[in-house]
Amino acid sequence: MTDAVTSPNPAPGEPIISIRGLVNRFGEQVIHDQLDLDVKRGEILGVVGGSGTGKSVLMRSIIGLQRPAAGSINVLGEPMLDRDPNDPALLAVQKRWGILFQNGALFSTLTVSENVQVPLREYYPDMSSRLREEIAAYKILMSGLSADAGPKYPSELSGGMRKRAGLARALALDPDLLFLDEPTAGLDPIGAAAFDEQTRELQRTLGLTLFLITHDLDTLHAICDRVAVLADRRVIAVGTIDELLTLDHPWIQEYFNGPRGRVAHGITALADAR
Ligand SMILES: Nc1ncnc2c1ncn2[C@@H]1O[C@H](COP(=O)(O)OP(=O)(O)OP(=O)(O)O)[C@@H](O)[C@H]1O
Repeated sequence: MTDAVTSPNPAPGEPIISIRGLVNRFGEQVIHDQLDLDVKRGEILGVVGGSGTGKSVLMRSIIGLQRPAAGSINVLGEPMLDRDPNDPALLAVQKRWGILFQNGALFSTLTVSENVQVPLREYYPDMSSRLREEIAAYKILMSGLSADAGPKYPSELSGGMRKRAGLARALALDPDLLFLDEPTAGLDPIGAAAFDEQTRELQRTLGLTLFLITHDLDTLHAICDRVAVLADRRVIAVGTIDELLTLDHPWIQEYFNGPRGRVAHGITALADAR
């Protein structure tokens, strides 16, 4: 696919997402206060934090669905805030990301294939229907669904299949950057592990950068290169799980060193030893 507008690229070594001094509030409620975060190119960054700490609001701020009160957000070297929504440079960045929302956010009246074709129709209105269908079929297979999922409607799919259909749509435009909001929530442990594996495989083969919100300790251990912890209205720490474990913040200790955290850590250590 050729871009009408030259796709921006951050300078080598520059983060793919860079957030500084972010402030978000709803009325009197301050969600983020002077939040800073960098996401490095090619990494899977897990984003964790207690319920209501503003993980989804952070993701929505980056992708332009939430207007922050202050701060700056750069994606792929391009400032994202206070821009004309039709600015071609902004659209060029948006074309390079894919998003999997928590509930899949599929259009219920469209088939899986038609759902995957939505971004193609939007960004490539002149593309032939045949090419659109071929690309959708390819993305459906890449997401781990079988070809016969294409003509099905979301209501005919299991929860895990709906997530994969959402993933196929997120991959439609060959993104560099994927946003995943709690991709394994609601999946059984086997389905969640399979989804993690698929995510890792896609990240490796396509060289993607992932911003991944999760509560799932197994996902963090299995596939995340670094983890950013949201608490006290900021990102209080970013690092590998081993690095985070050296910090004595009470939430970090309770989360990673609590009974469930220790089990997840033990399983990873066992798998590494094999
Ligand atoms: N549109 C909105 N209007 C008012 N308050 C909002 C809005 N969106 C989010 N909030 C509030 O912002 C806070 C952070 O919400 P957010 O959904 O980002 O939390 P989260 O960390 O993703 O939580 P969870 O882990 O439970 O999904 C919550 O208190 C929520 O009620």
